[in-house]
Amino acid sequence: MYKNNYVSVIIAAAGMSNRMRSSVNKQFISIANKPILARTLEKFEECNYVDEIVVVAKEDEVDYCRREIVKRFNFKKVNKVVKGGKERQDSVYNGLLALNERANIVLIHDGARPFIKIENIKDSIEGVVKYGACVVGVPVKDTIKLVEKNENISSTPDRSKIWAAQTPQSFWKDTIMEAYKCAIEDDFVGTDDSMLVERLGICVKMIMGNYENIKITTPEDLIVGESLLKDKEIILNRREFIFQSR
Ligand SMILES: Nc1ccn([C@@H]2O[C@H](COP(=O)(O)OP(=O)(O)OP(=O)(O)O)[C@@H](O)[C@H]2O)c(=O)n1
Ligand SMILES: C[C@](O)(CO)[C@H](O)COP(=O)(O)O
Repeated sequence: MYKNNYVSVIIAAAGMSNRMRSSVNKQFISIANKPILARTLEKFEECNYVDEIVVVAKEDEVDYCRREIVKRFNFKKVNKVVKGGKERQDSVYNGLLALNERANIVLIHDGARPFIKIENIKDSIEGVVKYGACVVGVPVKDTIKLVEKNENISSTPDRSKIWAAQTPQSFWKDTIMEAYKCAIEDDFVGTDDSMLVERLGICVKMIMGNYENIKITTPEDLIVGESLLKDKEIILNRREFIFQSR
């Protein structure tokens, strides 16, 4: 509960994991001995502003998810596990339809982003109250090129204006419901939730996230994930050693 609001979180975990090239849904793969989806859920479970969590899983994985993730790890805030759809957008819409009727703030998060920090979740909830809608992201580090089909570079946008959008993406429930209904009516498919709100002319604020909040997408990301967890202590110790020897 945050300032008398009812905060619901939709965790989208119903993708195909094609780019992971694994026979198992990537969210059920373990990083440092814990399934990715359990790592994602524990962050929202631990955040005291969050009231409920709705997980969206593939139709044939709903039971497995209830048993092997929600029950096994004893997640108390997960009210429902519902089935997803063809696109991420279809899955999130199913999640929206399953929310508690008291929900008025909605956070949408990828099940495949287990390194979200609780402070970013809190910032997102506070961001809805302050701005109405917000997305966690980070300024890009590389120079970005727009490239045509023939691989010619057509332009180099001003990097200082480019951020990589992550999740959570957070909204008043009425706003995101309207945005989803309009997108369905117009047959519009976006690659994130914010796009559906932006196209209605509603301002969405970008809020600073962290570079660790990667989306586990390809096999290399599992190695990065393992090292993010395992090497944290080593890196901290090394930093201390460098400072001490100065
Ligand atoms: N129909 C879909 C597609 C995606 N997702 C979820 O949305 C998040 C972001 O999608 P992505 O990482 O692209 O996952 P996949 O769609 O599974 O990946 P791929 O494109 O490689 O198949 C993931 O947590 C994924 O499970 C979903 O719930 N329903
Ligand atoms: C929502 C998202 O994670 C923001 O970066 C991303 O757009 C999901 O896209 P994908 O096409 O499912 O990888």
